[in-house]
Amino acid sequence: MNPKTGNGARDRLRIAIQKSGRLAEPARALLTACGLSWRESRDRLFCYGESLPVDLLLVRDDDIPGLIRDGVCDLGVVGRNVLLEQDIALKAGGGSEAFREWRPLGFGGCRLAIAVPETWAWQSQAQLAGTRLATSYPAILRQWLDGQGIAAEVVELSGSVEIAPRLGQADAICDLVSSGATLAANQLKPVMTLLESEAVLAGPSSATSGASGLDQATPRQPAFDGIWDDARAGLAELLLRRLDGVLRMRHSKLLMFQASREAIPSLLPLLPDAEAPTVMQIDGGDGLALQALCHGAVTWQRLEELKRAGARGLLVLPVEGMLA
Ligand SMILES: Nc1ncnc2c1ncn2[C@@H]1O[C@H](COP(=O)(O)OP(=O)(O)OP(=O)(O)O)[C@@H](O)[C@H]1O
Ligand SMILES: O=P(O)(O)OC[C@H]1O[C@H](OP(=O)(O)OP(=O)(O)O)[C@H](O)[C@@H]1O
Ligand SMILES: [Mg+2]
Repeated sequence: MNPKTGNGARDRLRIAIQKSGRLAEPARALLTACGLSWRESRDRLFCYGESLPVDLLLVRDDDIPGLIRDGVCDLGVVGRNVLLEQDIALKAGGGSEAFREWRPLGFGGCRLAIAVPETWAWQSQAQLAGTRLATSYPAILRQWLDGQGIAAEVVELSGSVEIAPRLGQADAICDLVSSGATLAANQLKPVMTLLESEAVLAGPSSATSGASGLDQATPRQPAFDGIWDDARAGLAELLLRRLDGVLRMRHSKLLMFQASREAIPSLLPLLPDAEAPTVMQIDGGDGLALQALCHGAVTWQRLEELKRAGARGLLVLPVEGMLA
């Protein structure tokens, strides 16, 4: 099936997300923050978009790149690790279609790392030559080994990779690491990072991109016209714009306070991450009311410093989105 047309022209956008697992809840929360809402099917596999014609398909995360490639889904929320693995495997098999990573989404952070037994005196990657490495990411690992000129055997396992050295199936491993607790519990230590990963919004690459490797879209690029020539292009553009607003504001806070005019020179240096504050005159006297959108952390310590510098009635408000 042609990924550019999928199942023929469609007037609804279909997004694949993980049904259950680490990315399921944050993916739904993010799309909800973009103003999407759904009616769920009884089997909980399909969610019909109500606020916008944007439907969800709930699936295993490994299936998401294939659903995009086959045009069954238009976009997907999936770990970069899964997307890159399938992208490399597809190209190694002679496929020319690459996926495009439209946006990094800021959750599901982890890294794909090589880990060796704690007893190894690690000096350099040359020590991996002649070893057996267990992994669920054979394509990424093979590409990295080839790139480094290291001849090693790749042992593909679908899970419980960390136990492979103890079972004698491998000498070392290549797997996802977050806190490092699983490695430590298996007497392994990380020695090389192959990939920094997080959840991404994935889609088919545009016909005109011509890029090699996992193609990463730059924000604000007119995006989907070369991919779909029906309503999906406009819907995806709208979604991206909302997503950018939500992602940009995710860690931002609106700070509101009052202060006297004389205090302003001492207060402004305490707001280096803020956009130009809105300043309003309070009736009579020299009192001012200020609103500042802060993009950095607004900690208690910072609020106390502002108070010492003359801010009164400090209020910190969450920001749900912004349309520039
Ligand atoms: N320890 C971790 N910390 C943070 N993110 C992780 C961690 N492990 C995995 N991830 C990210 O979350 C994604 C999904 O992980 P999860 O364990 O839910 O997948 P799964 O078991 O393959 O689920 P599925 O049943 O959908 O196949 C991974 O592909 C990766 O991008
Ligand atoms: O560094 P840590 O914080 O310990 O996280 C790393 C572990 O998390 C993931 O496994 P998960 O817990 O999802 O189990 P599974 O993939 O084996 O089902 C990953 O496959 C690692 O085993
Ligand atoms: Mg999976």
